[in-house]
Amino acid sequence: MLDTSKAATRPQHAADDHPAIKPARVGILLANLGTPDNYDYWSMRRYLNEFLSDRRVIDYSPWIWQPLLQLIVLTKRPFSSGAAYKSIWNHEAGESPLMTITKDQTAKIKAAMHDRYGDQVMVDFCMRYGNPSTKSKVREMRDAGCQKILFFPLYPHYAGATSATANDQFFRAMMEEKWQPTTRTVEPYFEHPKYIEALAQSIERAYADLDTRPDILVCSYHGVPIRYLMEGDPYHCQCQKTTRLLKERLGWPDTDIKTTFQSKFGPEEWLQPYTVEEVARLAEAGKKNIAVCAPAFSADCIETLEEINEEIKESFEEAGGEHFTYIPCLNDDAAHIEALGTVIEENLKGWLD
Ligand SMILES: C=CC1=C(C)c2cc3[nH]c(cc4nc(cc5[nH]c(cc1n2)c(C)c5CCC(=O)O)C(CCC(=O)O)=C4C)c(C)c3C=C
Ligand SMILES: [Fe+2]
Ligand SMILES: [Fe+2]
Repeated sequence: MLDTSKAATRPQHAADDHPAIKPARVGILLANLGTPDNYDYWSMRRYLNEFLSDRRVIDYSPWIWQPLLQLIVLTKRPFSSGAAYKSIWNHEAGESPLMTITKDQTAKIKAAMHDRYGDQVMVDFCMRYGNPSTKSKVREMRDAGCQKILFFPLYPHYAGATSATANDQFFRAMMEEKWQPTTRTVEPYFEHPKYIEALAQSIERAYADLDTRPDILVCSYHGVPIRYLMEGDPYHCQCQKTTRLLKERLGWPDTDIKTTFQSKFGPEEWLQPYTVEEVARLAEAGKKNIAVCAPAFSADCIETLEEINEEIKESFEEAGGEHFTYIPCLNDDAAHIEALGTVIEENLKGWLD
């Protein structure tokens, strides 16, 4: 029987004891690796400690790895890496180039998404290690009324050490939310036609500015241990495919382009050929004019600006190389922002159309 008594019609909560419910929005959370707050010993140590304690990155047993990390790696590497960061630091902004570029990318993607979807979306970025943390940005989005979050690790290629650990951190943040938003993570975009197009255009632009055409273009990807590939990580295959698609788009023969891997860390064998050795072999084989690009990095960082453009360049020149051209990452290039915007739109289907 219908209960028409006063108690039954009274609202369950008076307005002042109920939390405000904001209009529902969709959050688009971009994520990159993270970077030290500064290049002094303690900032470097804090950053490297968090990064290199991640078992997605270094998968050894912590019983073996932590003593080595704390007592050996973290007593030396903060000095050498700190000096490398100092050489590329954005002193004006007081931050590393990865931070500046990620901010620029976010601002442009935000403008594009607001043009397309208006106030229904909120766009921001977070880092896997250091600041701004993934947890703090998930909380901000939640507080702003985001009932859905699209999480976008800014790596074209999937690797356990990058995309997966970024996603892990996102889900850890979700574990703390009382009202957990609905979520999606963006899949790798290493073969997306717009990403390949943006890469191709950046190479054509760089080649057009050179007096002499380079003998070969080296596509240098960040490496991972070979063991990770053998254990099922698809990163290697995705990198090879990007180079192939780029070559096809450019209409070049196999001899004009090659894939290499850089940034080896620790004693294990990593994906090969190693860029630092390959550029020396190329110089010795008579290829005196080379260009190097870094398609695995969505933004220039220590591994491109210092490692490629200083260390790897030096290796090439010491072996007799004459002209070394580093082609910058896609950063906040219009074609890159357009590619990332398209990937986002494709992943928002059914949420916002
Ligand atoms: C682009 C994809 C990346 C993969 C794959 C990757 C794997 C990986 N990295 C290390 C160790 C280090 N990487 C460092 C810096 C660094 N790595 C990436 C990207 C990938 N790493 C970026 C974008 C950056 C730059 C960050 C910046 O602030 O500019 C560093 C720190 C610098 C240094 O001390 O050399 C380390 C260490 C491992 C071990 C690994 C795979 C297992
Ligand atoms: Fe790395
Ligand atoms: Fe492969």
